[in-house]
Amino acid sequence: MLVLDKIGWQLPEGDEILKNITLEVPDGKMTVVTGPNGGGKTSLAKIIAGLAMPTEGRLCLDGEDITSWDMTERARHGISYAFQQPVRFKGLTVRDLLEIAAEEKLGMERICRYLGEVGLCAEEYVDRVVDASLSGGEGKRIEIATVLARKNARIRVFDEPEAGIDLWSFTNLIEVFQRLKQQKGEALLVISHQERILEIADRIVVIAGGKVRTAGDREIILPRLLAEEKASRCPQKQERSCAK
Ligand SMILES: Nc1ncnc2c1ncn2[C@@H]1O[C@H](COP(=O)(O)OP(=O)(O)OP(=O)(O)O)[C@@H](O)[C@H]1O
Repeated sequence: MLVLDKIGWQLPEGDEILKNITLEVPDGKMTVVTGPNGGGKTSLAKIIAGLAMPTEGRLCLDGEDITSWDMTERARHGISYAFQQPVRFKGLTVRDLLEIAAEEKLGMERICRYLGEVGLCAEEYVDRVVDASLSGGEGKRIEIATVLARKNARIRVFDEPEAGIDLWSFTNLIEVFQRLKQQKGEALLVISHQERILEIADRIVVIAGGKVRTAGDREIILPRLLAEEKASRCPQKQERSCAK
């Protein structure tokens, strides 16, 4: 289990991006982090992956304090992160990235499995260079596939996996998450605004203004969120759309 204990992140210029975040990300469950744009979700993911270092608080993985570990050390210990906006690597192929994640040479069967999970044909993509020639959705799907290929994952973090991927791949991804969340000794953390992803969460955490606004079991949190969303819809807009 990953535990975030009173995490704060303040920029050198003084802006406090995250404030006093205390959170548990349990194994064998899917935790979905949601909340308004600019609330701090990606910042939180970066703190977990070691891409940013907290200025307050600590992170513990299975009771071990990992706060000072850098990104490479965390990756080595199974913390795997799929970026909101995937990074491009000139010269590296899809196969290279998958093999780096899996930490071994991969046969076509496994490459096919990982790429198939995100709706890509392995034969077509395995030798493609992961550069700007890939479309946004292709890049995103390859990024997700590398997290699926990760060897000895302890926690897999997906930042807005739904962004830019088509409906077929999205439906597949929902199935992948449903499978992943049952894996023993592994935690799944997904940042998302998507109702279909929220619907399969075990736990939901709402981050707004850099703080945890609410957290708990999906059965309790999701109906509240949906009711709030409905209540916040602009009445004028509703009238206009009804008047047609
Ligand atoms: N390195 C940085 N320098 C300055 N501001 C930053 C930095 N990183 C994050 N922020 C600011 O912190 C706030 C939280 O950003 P973050 O990307 O974590 O939000 P988010 O909840 O993931 O948003 P979205 O839903 O739009 O992806 C935003 O106002 C963002 O502009």
